[in-house]
Amino acid sequence: MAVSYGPLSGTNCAERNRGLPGPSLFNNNNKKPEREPTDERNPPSLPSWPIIGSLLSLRSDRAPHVFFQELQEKYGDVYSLMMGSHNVIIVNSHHYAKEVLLKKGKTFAGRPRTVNILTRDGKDNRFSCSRRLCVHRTNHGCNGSAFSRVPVCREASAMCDVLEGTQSVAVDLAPELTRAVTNVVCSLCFSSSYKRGDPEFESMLQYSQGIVDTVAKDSLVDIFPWLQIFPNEDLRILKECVSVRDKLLETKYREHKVSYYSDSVQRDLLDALLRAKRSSENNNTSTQGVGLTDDHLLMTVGDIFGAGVETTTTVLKWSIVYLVHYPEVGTSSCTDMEMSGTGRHPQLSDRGNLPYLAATIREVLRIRPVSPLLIPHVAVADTSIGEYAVKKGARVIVNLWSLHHDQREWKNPDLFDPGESRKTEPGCAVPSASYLPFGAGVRVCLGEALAKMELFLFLSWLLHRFTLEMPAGQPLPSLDGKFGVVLQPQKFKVHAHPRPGWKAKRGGVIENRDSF
Ligand code: HEM
Repeated sequence: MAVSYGPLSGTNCAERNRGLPGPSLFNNNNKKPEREPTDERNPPSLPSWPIIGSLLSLRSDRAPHVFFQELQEKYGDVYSLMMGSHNVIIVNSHHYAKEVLLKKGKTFAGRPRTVNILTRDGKDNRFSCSRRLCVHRTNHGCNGSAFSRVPVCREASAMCDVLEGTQSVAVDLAPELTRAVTNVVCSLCFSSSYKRGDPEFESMLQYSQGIVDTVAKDSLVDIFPWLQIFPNEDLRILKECVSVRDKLLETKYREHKVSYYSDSVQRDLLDALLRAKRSSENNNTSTQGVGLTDDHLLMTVGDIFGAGVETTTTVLKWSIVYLVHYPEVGTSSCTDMEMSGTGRHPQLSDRGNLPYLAATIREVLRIRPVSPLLIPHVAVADTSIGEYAVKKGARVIVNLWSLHHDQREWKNPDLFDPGESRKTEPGCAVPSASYLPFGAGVRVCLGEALAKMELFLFLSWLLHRFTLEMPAGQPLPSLDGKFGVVLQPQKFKVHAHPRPGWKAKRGGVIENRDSF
């Protein structure tokens, strides 16, 4: 079940249907001077009708982020539409995006129902923003610490060993990448990593895939909430997957609670959360906000799991797609590695010595943002975006695709170019302000540091050990993404040829493993 998008049409009757005040130039008593025409008027709006909202104007065979970018030409950087009964505001430029995410981040920190269906009882059971950030970032977090580096290197090594065993037969790398990334998250959350074929691990992989496959399709229920009362196969599968996840999380949680005995030993994220819960109970800080319940803790781990696997795996897949399209990019990264003298495997400390690989990762995150519409935000109070009024409850979609392909901000935005044209100015971390692959502000990705570390280590290990090539006679993988929860590349197979000289160095590398 999917929403279809179609040709542009007609003029605006949405404001009338929404019952929003029109752009009246006068105040109530007519005594005060006219308001400025730019003073908080409603954003330009697509036509809409009762019940179906703007659906008729949204039929298109293009993916929503591409279609929303096309609408920008007609309606401007900020416009609104109706999805069923919901007022949705689409933001297409970094100027307005930063107002939503940074300047008014707290006001736009709400999330819609579909995001919340992934919680145990469909309510937003998680911490308030500040509380969650506090727990994640200060106590343990998904940061790029030595703690996280160890499982990443271990998984990169195991993945490369599996690829070496393929004997240059073309393989779909997706399952191995997913396994590797899932194991990193499992290690961080539960201190467990799994062997291939472990039934618990397989069910964990399955439920993650099930959630990714169905959440995208479930979007229609989000638009028309009354559809929930009808039998809905996708919703059934989604609920089943969520319940498998809940059982796994509960088991892990029980095990940790039993074995958790000391505040001084912190093995993983669950330990850190348990410690935060205990300390909030001891200090009775629950009176200052929402207390930490078992559900909060479980859902926080669920969030990390749900958000941390598919995203990172997808960026790795896109990186490989672009590496086989542009083999010279892989060669330049390898030349950097050779120049920096890494006879051993790359380590995190090599990041500064491999600027071309870092630029390649940045460019992949720009050209194919994994979350091209971010996650929808909801205004928790009446507010504004630029000169436009925004009512409490409005959903705000930041079209990252528009930001990352904005002709005003990027030279040849549709061209993959990790080289000169994307070079950063001295003192600048990114080549343009119109670049937010991890979002920004209170709802910024909690795993940004971990994700960047994983991308660097997995890719540098792969490129260090293998040359990636398409099987002879096969077309290059498509650069068109499949839009869903994340923007996925289509399936493809590659040959992973061991690089000449790798085997000769192997003995030294095995010795080095302990130093991860
Ligand atoms: C390359 C990989 C990743 C990318 C590109 C990415 C990107 C994003 C984006 C764009 C958002 C939404 C921001 C918004 O709605 O304003 C997000 C949210 C989130 N990400 Fe990531 N992410 C990645 C990896 C991870 C990892 C590894 C974790 C954790 C282990 C993680 C945890 C989260 C969480 C918990 C949220 C929700 C934040 C909130 O709602 O407050 N992400 N991510």
